[in-house]
Amino acid sequence: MSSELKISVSELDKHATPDDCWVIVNGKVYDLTRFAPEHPGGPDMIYKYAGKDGSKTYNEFHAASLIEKELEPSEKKGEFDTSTITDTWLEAQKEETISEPDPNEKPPLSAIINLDDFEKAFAKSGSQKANAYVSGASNDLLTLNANKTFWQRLWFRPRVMRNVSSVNTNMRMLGVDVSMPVWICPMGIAKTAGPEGEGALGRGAKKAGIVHCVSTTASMGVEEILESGEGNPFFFQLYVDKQRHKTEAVLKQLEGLPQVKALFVTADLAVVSKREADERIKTQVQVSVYQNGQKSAVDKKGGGLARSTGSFIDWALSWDDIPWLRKHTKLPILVKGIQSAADAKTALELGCDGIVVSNHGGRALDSAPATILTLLEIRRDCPEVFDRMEVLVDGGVRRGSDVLKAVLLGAKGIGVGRPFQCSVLYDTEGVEHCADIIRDELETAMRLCGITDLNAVRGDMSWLNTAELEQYLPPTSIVKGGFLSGLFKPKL
Ligand SMILES: Cc1cc2nc3c(=O)[nH]c(=O)nc-3n(C[C@H](O)[C@H](O)[C@H](O)COP(=O)(O)O)c2cc1C
Repeated sequence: MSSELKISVSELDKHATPDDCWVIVNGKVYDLTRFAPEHPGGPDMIYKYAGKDGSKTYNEFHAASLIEKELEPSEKKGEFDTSTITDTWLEAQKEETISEPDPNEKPPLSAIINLDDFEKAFAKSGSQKANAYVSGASNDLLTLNANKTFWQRLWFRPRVMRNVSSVNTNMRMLGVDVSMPVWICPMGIAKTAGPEGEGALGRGAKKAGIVHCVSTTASMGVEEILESGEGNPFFFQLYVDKQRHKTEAVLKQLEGLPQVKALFVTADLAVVSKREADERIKTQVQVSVYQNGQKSAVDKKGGGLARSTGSFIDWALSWDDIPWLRKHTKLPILVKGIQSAADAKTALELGCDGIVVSNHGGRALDSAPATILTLLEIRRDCPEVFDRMEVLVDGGVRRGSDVLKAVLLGAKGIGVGRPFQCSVLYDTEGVEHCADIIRDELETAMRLCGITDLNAVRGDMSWLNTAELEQYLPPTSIVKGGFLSGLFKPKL
């Protein structure tokens, strides 16, 4: 773009029709006449901004750099000359935008005092579609709800008089020193939550001294996200593409990005599940995955954003592919989405560096066990897994005390998803605030429990009363050579 060329309001007015359609995006003027008919969200979305500023809607759904990539140099017209703005032009900008949150509805950040508050604020002030995408889960939401409520059925066994004047939450996770063992889960298209998108997550994680795991289906390029958390370590979540060469290209790209410290290969979503809230809202606003250009779409099943952007995921992925992955990356490999002790053990036997006990936040198989139950099952049936590889967990973690419980069960890292995605509504400050709340609650729980150092107690279940949860564990082990309960012995 010829940066010296300034485009005035009167010049814009001459190009304000579908046949000659100039639009301002982030201070620059683009000629979208050729592109509009190809816009998979439909040309009308673009025509409504002919001669106007479309930045707000654009930024809600696309990475800043995308438009520069899509257009020819001759279509990049110049900089918008803000000194030429007139009252009439400003008045014309007030037309409907797609999903602008109502600022009167958005509570101030100071009113957000726990993680649920972030989700409530987002439900009120985020776009309806984004809220359906983020808060939603599979079918009847059984696993979504179980994830949360089962953390509440694990009880502490506190001790007193232990001088808790200072507490240490620092830990080392996958070779990375973190200020607390909390990581931000990979979540797709974060720009639906706020214009800063994954940038806010990267910056917020850096400020909080924690790690953000970048999703394959992020709305921004991985390099741009890493820049946002300059110098801070990241993890990368991989969905294996049906076109394997595309995945190999991603792994090659990661090789040149030393900020990325581990690869989380998602295994629990061979197909995208039925998420009804997401399906019911059929928006024409189109969203795209930066990495592979996958676009959202509406069809006879509904408007499922997750479904349409996730159709590239390879359902043929199997344990036999671990050597293939190993050949293409030197990063530690973790399998994300472990839901049984048997699979935890298989991951160990195949030389994986770790596992993430997860059910995708209830967004994969509905009626899959709450993740805390899987963690307990692994403790019972193959406890060696915790000593020989890194065990991470996510799903329904909403309190600092949940983080403490997971550490006492042996987890090295605890992922938090939706609350962080919703905190993007408040940009970087929101993400930092979300981490601060978890830290504060974690430290308080440690002090009240009589624990001063997380490292010293990791895996020490004497601090926990698991009795209420044990009744929900599968009565038999399916780990080869593992424990078989007397309760339900198979009939011979
Ligand atoms: C909006 C959203 C998008 C997600 N996208 C991905 C993804 O791209 N890859 C992935 O492995 N998991 C994805 N997940 C699952 C999370 O990584 C994580 O497992 C889950 O959100 C944890 O549960 P929680 O939200 O209850 O904390 C997504 C979850 C949400 C809420």
